[in-house]
Amino acid sequence: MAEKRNIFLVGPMGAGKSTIGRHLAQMLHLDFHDSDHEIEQRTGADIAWVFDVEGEEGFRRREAQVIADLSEKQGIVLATGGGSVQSKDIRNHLSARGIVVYLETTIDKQVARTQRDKRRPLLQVDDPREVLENLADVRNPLYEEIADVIVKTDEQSAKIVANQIIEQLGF
Ligand SMILES: Nc1ncnc2c1ncn2[C@@H]1O[C@H](COP(=O)(O)OP(=O)(O)O)[C@@H](O)[C@H]1O
Ligand SMILES: O=C(O)C1=C[C@@H](OP(=O)(O)O)[C@@H](O)[C@H](O)C1
Ligand SMILES: [Mg+2]
Repeated sequence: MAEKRNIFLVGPMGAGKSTIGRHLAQMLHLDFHDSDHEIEQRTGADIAWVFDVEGEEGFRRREAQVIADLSEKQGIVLATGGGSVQSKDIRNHLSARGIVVYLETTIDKQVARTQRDKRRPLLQVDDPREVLENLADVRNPLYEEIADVIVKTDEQSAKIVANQIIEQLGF
């Protein structure tokens, strides 16, 4: 890449942002960041703890700060959290400071990929599918609004999807 542009991955829980982002960064020799991981580093606690102690509101404040800070960097791949696009400030930061890639998948895949993982507080409910469907109604238009490219992640492995992103971006 001539200019060191950032690549921001957005999309719902279980789309593969964290996993595909790591592969993508490795392939492009860019630094990889994950907003959830950065929140955990800064607080010294896990995401579930932040939700428990500070509520979703506290988590969202931290998420906005972390994304504002990380998006100032150059030449990074950033995996955002699935809810980050609900903030207009965050959408503006992402659009202004890099290429936004929307990783799209099916609700079935989201359920399958997240069901054994206790680290997503919003999904620790009796019917996570219903939560994912309701979130999709609100968030999918926002992912679409800021996406420069949209890549499906339900049919191929994370590495292949990372390669497809590179092709689509023309790198
Ligand atoms: N393309 C893919 N194919 C199969 N499994 C995947 C794919 N992308 C991610 N996964 C798996 O799905 C789970 C959730 O992925 P993750 O990267 O944490 O998603 P996100 O960060 O978007 O919530 C992980 O166990 C990961 O290994
Ligand atoms: O969709 C959401 O609101 C959330 C998504 C999670 O990240 P992933 O999208 O990486 O799972 C994490 O930020 C938190 O549990 C809230
Ligand atoms: Mg993630």
